[in-house]
Parts: sequence; C-alpha cells; structure tokens
Amino acid sequence: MNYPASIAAAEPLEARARVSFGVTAEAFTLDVDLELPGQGVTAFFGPSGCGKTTLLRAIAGLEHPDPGRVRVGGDTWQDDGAGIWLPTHKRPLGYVFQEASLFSHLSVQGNLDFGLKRVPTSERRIALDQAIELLGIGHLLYRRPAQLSGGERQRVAIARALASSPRLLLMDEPLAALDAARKTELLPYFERLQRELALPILYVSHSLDEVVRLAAHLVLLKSGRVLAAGSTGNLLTRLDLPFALGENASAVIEGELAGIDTDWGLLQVRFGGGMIQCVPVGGSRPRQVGESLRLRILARDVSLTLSPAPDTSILNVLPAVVKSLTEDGTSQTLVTLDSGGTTLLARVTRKSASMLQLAVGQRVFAQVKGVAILD
Ligand SMILES: Nc1ncnc2c1ncn2[C@@H]1O[C@H](COP(=O)(O)OP(=O)(O)OP(=O)(O)O)[C@@H](O)[C@H]1O
Repeated sequence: MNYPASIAAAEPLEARARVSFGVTAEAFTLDVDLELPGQGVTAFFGPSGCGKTTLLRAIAGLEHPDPGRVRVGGDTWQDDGAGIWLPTHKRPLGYVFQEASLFSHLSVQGNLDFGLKRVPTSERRIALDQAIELLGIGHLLYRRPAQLSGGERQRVAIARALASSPRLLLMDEPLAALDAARKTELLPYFERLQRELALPILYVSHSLDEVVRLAAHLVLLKSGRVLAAGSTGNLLTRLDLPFALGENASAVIEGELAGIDTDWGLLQVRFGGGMIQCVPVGGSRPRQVGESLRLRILARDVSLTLSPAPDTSILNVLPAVVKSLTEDGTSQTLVTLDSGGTTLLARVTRKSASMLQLAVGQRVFAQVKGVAILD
C-alpha cells in the first residue's frame, strides 16, 4: 500500500486517559497510560465492562479524557498541558464497529466514495482501488448493503474506513456479530491489513483465539486499569495472568521461515530454540524464505521426555530447560520451559511430572505434537 515510510509507524502511539462515569457505587473510572507500537495490531482484552470501548472512544475523541494525552504517528490529538484538543472529525482515524453501519440507500461504491470525500486529495495516502483490492470487494461495488452478507458488509465498512486514509484504525469487536464460518472467512483479510498497511490497528475482542491470531501486542484491562501490556507471546505465558492456567494455554513463537520442504509439504521455521517443521494449513498464502512467522503451540500439545525418543512420529523435538512447575490442584502440572530464549508451555499429568522427577533447571526435550501458523 502507499503509506509513505514516514508514517510507517516508527512513532509509538501514546494514550494517557482518565475518564469517569458516575459518582455512585456504580461509578467507573478508566485510568490508563500506554505507549503502544505504531504498527500492527494491538488488542485490548479483558472482562466485560473493564473499559475497552471507553479507551477506544477516548482515543477517538468521543470521550474527553481529563487528564488526557493522545499522540498518533508523531501528531498530537490531545494534550491538556499544551491546550490541544482535536475533535473526532479532525482526527485521521477509521472506526469499525461490531455492526457495519453502512448507508442503506447507497451502493457499496457510494459508501466508499463517502469515506473518500472526507479527505482532501492532497492528504490521501491510500487509493480507493487499493482498499477495494485489499478487502476483496471489487465484485460487490454495485450492490446495496441489504444485498450483502454480514461478512461482506464488514469488509465494505473496513474498506470505507481505509478510504478516509486513516493514521489509526480502531476496531471494536468487528467479528462479534458474525457466525463462526463468517469469522473464519474474514480473519485472513484482517491479517492482510496488518501485514500490508503501515498503520496501527487497535482491536477490541472478547475472543482470546482471535487476539492470539491477529495481535502481536496485547493490553489486558481490568476495572479500568492496565493489568498487563506487552507482546502477546510474553503475556500468554506469564503465570500471574489468567491465560497460562486456562484450558487453551499456549505459547507464541516468533520465527523466520528458513526453508520450504516441497518433498514433504512442510515449512521449516527457525527460532531461538532451533527449527520447527509445520504444515502450511488453511488458505495459506505463498511464503518467502526469510519472512517472519508467528506460531502458536498449545500447552496440551507438548509432552516431555528426558532424552529424545528414537522412534516417534513427532517431528518437532526441542531441547529446553524447565523454568517452573505449577500444579493446578488436581491431576495436571503446567511446566514452563525455556527453549533458546523462547518460553514454551507443556501440560503434563502430575503423575508424569513425578515419574520424570521434573525440577526447575532440568534439561528436557519438548515433543511438540501440533503447531498452528498465525499469519
Ligand atoms: N456513557 C456512559 N455513562 C455511564 N457509564 C458508562 C458509559 N459508557 C460506559 N459506561 C460504563 O463504563 C464501564 C466500561 O464500559 P466499556 O463499554 O468501556 O466496557 P467494555 O470493556 O468495552 O465492555 P464490553 O466488553 O461489555 O463491551 C461499564 O461499567 C459501563 O457500564
């Protein structure tokens, strides 16, 4: 896409916001001070009512934080100290909601033109046909919103947001209103957005799977405060946060495509702990050696041995060191492992942990049964 390198998000996004509603026992206060990557997807995650939407609205200028400071792509949208407050319509942002709010009396093309008209030609950083191509809606341009599926409507809403050449894309549960099949259909488009657009995307979701798949960075909110913020991989494996002990506990590996094994149809991904071979599943796009890849490994898909088994169908056996052992109070033990600087999780039975006499600092081999490619 034609976002110039200067906007290519070298500048982090800053959001300091305090917003209070009500004065009774029901009162709610959002109080955050965040510095976020200026590129890629950052997810806001947390229980219902923790302030995710309020935070997006504060950044958009739909709430007036006091105090507040918002900086995006090197521009200041709010700074109380300097007396700066840009109203929402002056902030170059796109806002995508759960329900696509398209104009029903206009065709798809008419809706897109509306987004385009908001921006003077000199400030256009994205061409309409690029937005159309990116969201795969070229064949829908003459339809009315009522003639679109829910997923198509959402793709048009995103293309319309992009047509206004935003420097920031805000997405508030954009998949929540869609059924599972439509969600699966839409996810690759979201992945394209973050891969091909050099702008930050702030993404609110209730679905941890969605967050892990799309967001390299995560902000965990609780009761209006930031409980934790950082790379998704780091937060997922932290034992003081709710993810690691959950049913779908997992680790994320940041690696690089080292080779493509065409004989066996496998991708070879190198990371700090060695090499992982994985099956390029789903509608995988063509891959290039050297590109970055994120992999997800569920704790329940990792078993441990003290020496590599000679006869096994498991391709990925990674040397690792035990970092911690946490019993869940029943029959399971969660083992955190260091594999060349990357944290992996393994869930084994308490009995197995006892039989292997697992201890912190011990060298083991992690047998990885399943690997999912995230982008
Ligand atoms: N305009 C308002 N006036 C009063 N209270 C509000 C207002 N907007 C939000 N709240 C309250 O602020 C709190 C945070 O709401 P918010 O919508 O930001 O939460 P959320 O994390 O996005 O929730 P959900 O996941 O359910 O969408 C809630 O307790 C909500 O009731």
